[in-house]
Parts: sequence; structure tokens; C-alpha cells
Amino acid sequence: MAAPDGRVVSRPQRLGQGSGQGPKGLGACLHPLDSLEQKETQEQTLGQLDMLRKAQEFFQTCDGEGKGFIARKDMQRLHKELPLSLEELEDVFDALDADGNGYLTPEEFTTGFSHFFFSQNNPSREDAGEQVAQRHEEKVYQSRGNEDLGDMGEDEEAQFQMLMDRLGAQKVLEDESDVKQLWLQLKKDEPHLLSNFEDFLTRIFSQLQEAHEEKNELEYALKRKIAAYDEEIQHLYEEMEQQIKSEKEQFLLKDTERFQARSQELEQKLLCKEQELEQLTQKQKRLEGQCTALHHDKHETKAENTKLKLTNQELARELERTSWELQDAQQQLESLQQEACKLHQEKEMEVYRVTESLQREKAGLLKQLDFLRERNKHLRDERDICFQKNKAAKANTAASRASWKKRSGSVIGKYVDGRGILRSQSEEEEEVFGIPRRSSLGLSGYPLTEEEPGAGEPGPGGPYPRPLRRIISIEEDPLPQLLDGGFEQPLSECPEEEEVSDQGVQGQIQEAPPLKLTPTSPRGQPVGKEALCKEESSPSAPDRLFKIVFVGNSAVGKTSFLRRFCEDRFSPGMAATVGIDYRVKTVNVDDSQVALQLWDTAGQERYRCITQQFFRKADGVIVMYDLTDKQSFLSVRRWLSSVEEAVGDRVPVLLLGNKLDNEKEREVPRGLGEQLAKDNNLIFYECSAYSGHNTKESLLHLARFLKEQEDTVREDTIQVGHPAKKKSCCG
Ligand SMILES: Nc1nc2c(ncn2[C@@H]2O[C@H](COP(=O)(O)OP(=O)(O)OP(=O)(O)O)[C@@H](O)[C@H]2O)c(=O)[nH]1
Ligand SMILES: [Ca+2]
Ligand SMILES: [Mg+2]
Repeated sequence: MAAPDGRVVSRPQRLGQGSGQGPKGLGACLHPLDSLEQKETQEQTLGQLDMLRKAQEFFQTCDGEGKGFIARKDMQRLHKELPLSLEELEDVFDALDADGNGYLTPEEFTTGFSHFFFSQNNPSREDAGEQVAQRHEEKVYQSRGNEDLGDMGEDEEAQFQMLMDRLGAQKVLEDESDVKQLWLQLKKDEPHLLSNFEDFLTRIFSQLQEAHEEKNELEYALKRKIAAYDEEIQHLYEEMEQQIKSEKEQFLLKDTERFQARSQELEQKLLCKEQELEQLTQKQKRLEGQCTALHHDKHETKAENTKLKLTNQELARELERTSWELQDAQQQLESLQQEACKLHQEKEMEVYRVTESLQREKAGLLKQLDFLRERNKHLRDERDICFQKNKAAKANTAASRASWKKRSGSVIGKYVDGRGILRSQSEEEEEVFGIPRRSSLGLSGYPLTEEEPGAGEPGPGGPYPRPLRRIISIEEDPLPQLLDGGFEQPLSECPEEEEVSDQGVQGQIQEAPPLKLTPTSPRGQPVGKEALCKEESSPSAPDRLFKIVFVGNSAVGKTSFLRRFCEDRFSPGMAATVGIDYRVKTVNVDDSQVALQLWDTAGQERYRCITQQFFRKADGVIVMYDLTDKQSFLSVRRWLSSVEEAVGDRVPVLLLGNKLDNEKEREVPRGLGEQLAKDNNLIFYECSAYSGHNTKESLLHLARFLKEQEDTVREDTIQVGHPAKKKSCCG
């Protein structure tokens, strides 16, 4: 600010100084004489030219590099060459730089140079120039004046002085000698021209006076303007200073604010960082604590580990010892199991043999009975013939009685009192029980009668006494005891929970001495219906025996089904089964002989308690319904629950829907049967005893299942520690 300030301030000074040039320029034109004027003008012109040349030279000196202008630096380089100080040179530059752009063009330099060179920086030189001119003029005038001055009287002096006063030259001219000489010369040489000269002088001086006044006025105006300008500049400067100051303050204020904000921000950040650092430190401490704890734990665990390892080793040794013991025990158990199995099989085979022998015995007895019947008939016929003759009749009657006496000791005698009695009893039973169908009694009646041609059909002499009052007793068969009290006793009254005695066949036989098993069939020899089914069974002895109990509502076709299965026959209008009956049939299942002991139960309600007893020793159960009778299907659930009640769910159950041949009257859709079987995990078939459809297939399925189940049970019992699971039937 100082530089422009200095420049701005210095300019009016320069101008002020420059104003002093005016009178000098005027002074130069004041020479009154033409020649002198011309001479002076010439000299002036010459001086100006000289100065111009000098200025050009000086410019070239300054602009050493030939740039075409002079910078402030160029000027400062002249410091050494010129007798001027650096400040003075600076001032010179500022004065010369008219437009203030920091460069001096050649024009600026030369115009400014003359003024500066002569007036400011080297006033002595200007004065010298003037003195030189003055001296030169003085010499001219003196040379002339010296000739005339001596002549000039005091008159002339006073005259001239008067003229000067009149013209007021004192105000304008400093040195009147030149004019005085001229005036004296003219008065002396050409006195007639004096008045003209004086007029000329008057005119000149008045003009000069005017010019002087004008100049003064101008000077005054200029000064005033400069003062105003200076004042304005000063004012502007001050204003500017003020503005700068205020801006500076504002800037400072803003800066401070910004700085404060920033410092606050930074402080906050720092605080945050410090907190973070503290947290981190705490965390680190915590982690360190955890680390040490873990380290400690690790040590403890290590110790524990070693302890556990030792224990483990000990336990392993113990385990080894125990496993050895267990293995021994297993081997023992295995051998025991094998023994038990062998015993069981032997027992079963014994049972089978006994059953067979009993059956054969029974067949023999039945044959005897038939023979006796024949005999009886024959005797009766004879008696009838002889009845008309009294004597002969009496003899005949005696013989007849003798024959009865003789049969009453036989096995059948125990069962059958006589033809008539038996018949009436059968009829009586039908009335008592309200059986809609005629009932076949016990097991034995039909096979033999139907086995022997003609025997099954009622003879021409009246209805054949088919029903036989006997229920087979085998192994745990409780019926003999139940029936001992007399057949008239209703079977439904028998105690439900009477324990099934595990008596052997031997015991049974001993307990019923009146039965007096026929001596023609010694015990141990197989008898029974097996012989009837011989053509289907293999000649070799069966490997195993399964007891299967057949249940279902009355008239669903159980007996018919069994007949179809064992004899491949169907007899319509079968009598309802009384009590229980059984058949044995050996079938071939996967290259092994399986004897099936099929227990045919009575479906009628009053025999239920007997049936219930038989479930206990059953290996399998067949529940049958009549697919043309909805009620029989509805009863299936009851049958199933009574089976479950007796044996749980350990025995496989085969569900059979019979009478498939009678599709017209079907009441139970196949889907229902299937669903029921699926829900209860049963084997399911729809079959027909009439056509034989699915009779063999269904029973073989059950037999195979039983065999496989037994096989797995055997395997599992050998492998101790792997308990056998109950196999699914319908899988
Ligand atoms: N259409 C037809 N009728 C049959 C079939 N099976 C049995 N029947 C007849 O159904 C009736 C009853 O037969 P049974 O075999 O005595 O019936 P059950 O189940 O033994 O009867 P209970 O001994 O009283 O339990 C008889 O009239 C048979 O002829 C069959 O598959 N189709
Ligand atoms: Ca300039
Ligand atoms: Mg029956």
C-alpha cells in the first residue's frame, strides 16, 4: 500500500513542482528583441534536440537488453553510474511513469526526462544552462552597452525609469538592463522609432501582465484542485484503510470462529478417541483376565484329562474283562437257548404226534361206532321182524340188550346213550339255544361220515345221528373239564378267567379214564385228519408246528373254509360248530414242512368263553367275516380286541373276507376290509370257501409269516443284546 500511496501522493508534488516550469518557459519567450528571440529560440531548439538525443542515449543505457521499455529494476541498476540514491532513483522512475503501469516507454522517458533532468534532479544544470544563456546575452548587451552606457545621462535614466514605472515592468521583469540598453540604443540611433518601441513595450507589458494574472489564476485554481484531489485521495485512502481494517477484523473474527469451531470439533474427537481408547484398554484388560482364566482352566483340564485318561484305561480294562465274561455268558446262554429250542421242538413234535394219534384213534372209534350203528340197525330190523313172535321176540330183545351192554363199555358209549336219546337231545339243544341251524357236535362227526361214501348222507331209514358230543382235548385244552359237568350246562356260564391248565396229553388221557382210548391206536402213533390231507402233504415229518385259531361270527364260513383247505371240498348247508374242533394240515413252506393245527371255533355267542381260552396258546389267529353280511364285518373289531385282550399284539392275525363268490350280495366293500387290516396291522385276503379262491394262498401267507417270525426270533435270541422286534404282518 505504501508504493501506490507514495506514488499517488508524490504525483501532486511533482505536478506542483512541474508548475514552476511555466514562468521559465514564459521567461524564455520574454526576450524583447527579435534577433535575440530567434537566437534564443534557436538555442532552445538546439538544447531541446541535444536533450532529446541525450534522453535517447540515457534510455538505451537504462534498457541494456533492448526490451523497448524500462522497468523499475533497470532504473535501479543506474544507482552505481549516477550520483543518485536508490530512493531518488525510485522517485525519478515514479515521476517518469506517467500512467503508473510500472514501465517507462521511450515517449514517457524522453518527455519526463527533460522536466526531471533540468528541474528536479539536477537544478544546478538548469541554472547553469540559464546562466550560460544569460551570460551569453549579457556579453552581447554589455559589448554594445559599454559603448553607450558612458554616454547615457541622468536624464535618460529618469526618462527610462518613468517609462518602466508607467509600463509596470517591475512586476514583470526582474532585470530591466536589456530593455534599457535597447531603449538607449534606439534613442541614440533612431529617435523617431522610440515612440514605436515604447508603444510596443506598453502592448507587450500589458499582455504580459494579463498573462501573468491569468497564470496566477490558473495556478491558484490548480492548487485548489490539487488540494481537493489530495483531500479526496486522502479521504479515499482513509476509507480504504478503514475498509481494509474492518475486513481484516471480520476475516480475523471469522477465522477465529472457524478456528474455535474446528478446535472444539477436534477436542470432541479427541475426547471420543480417548473414551475409545479407554474402552479398548478395559477390553484388553478383560481379555487378559479371560486369557489367564482360560490358561488356568486349561491347566486344570489337563490335569483332569490325565486323571480321566487313567480312569478310562482302568474302565477299558474292566470293560474287557466284563466283555469276556459276557461272551462266556452269551455262549452259555446260547447253548441253553439251543437246548431249550430243541426241547421245545421235541415237545411240539410230541404234541403233534399225540394229536395225530388221538385223531387216528378217534377215526378208529368212529369206524367202530358206524359199524355198531350198522349192527344196531341190522339188529333192530331183526328185532322188528321177530317182534311179532313173542318168544322169538323175547330172545331177540335179550340179544339186543346184550349188544348195548357191550357198547356201553366202549369209548363212544360215554358220548352216545343211544340213537333215540341222542337225537332227542340234539333237538332239545336246538330249542334251548335257539340255534337256527342244526348243530354239529364236536370235532369228529363229519370227517369220517363224509369221508366214507354214503355214510355222510342220511340213510333211508331216517336222519343220521351225525352230531357227536365230543370236544377234543389236546395239550392245554380245557374243554373236557368244562364239559364234564354235562352238556346241558350252558357253555356261556363257564368261568371267563379259568386258568388254562398246562396239562400234558398224558394227563388228559389219565384224567379221562372212562374215555378209554382205543387200544388199537396206541398213544404216540399219529392219528387224526392228517391222513385225510395226505395227498397234499409231503411224506416226511414236519419241521415245526403252528397252532392257529379260527374265529368269526357264526355262519361266516369258518368250517367250510377249513374243509376247503384241508379236503378241497365244499358242502353247502354245514351245521353250526359246537364248542371247538380242529384239523391238522401239513404244508410246504420254502422247502420246509410246516404242520398247521387249525382250531375251528364256534361263532355263536354262547361259546365265546371257550374260544377265548384258545387264544392263549395260539401262534396265529384267523378272523373271518362274511363279505355279504355287514354285521359280521362290524364284529371283526370285537374279535380283534378279544384276541388282543388274551395275547396282546404278539400273534399275527389274518383277516379273511369270505364268500367272495357271492359278489351280488356283497355288503362290505373290499376297501373297508383293506383299511381295517392296514389300521390293525393284519394280513388281509378276500376268499371263497365255495370256489376255493385264496384259501390256500392266505393260509400259506400266514404260515410263511409264522415261520419267518420264528426264524428271526431264534436268530435274535442267539444274538444277545439285540432284542427281536415284532414283525409287521401285512408288510
Ligand atoms: N356262497 C358261499 N357260501 C358259503 C361259503 N362258505 C360257507 N358258506 C355257507 O355259509 C354257511 C355257514 O357255513 P359254516 O362253515 O358252517 O360257517 P361257520 O363259520 O363254521 O359257522 P359256526 O360254526 O356257526 O361258527 C353254510 O351254509 C355254507 O354253505 C362260501 O364261500 N360261499
Ligand atoms: Ca509508463
Ligand atoms: Mg363252523
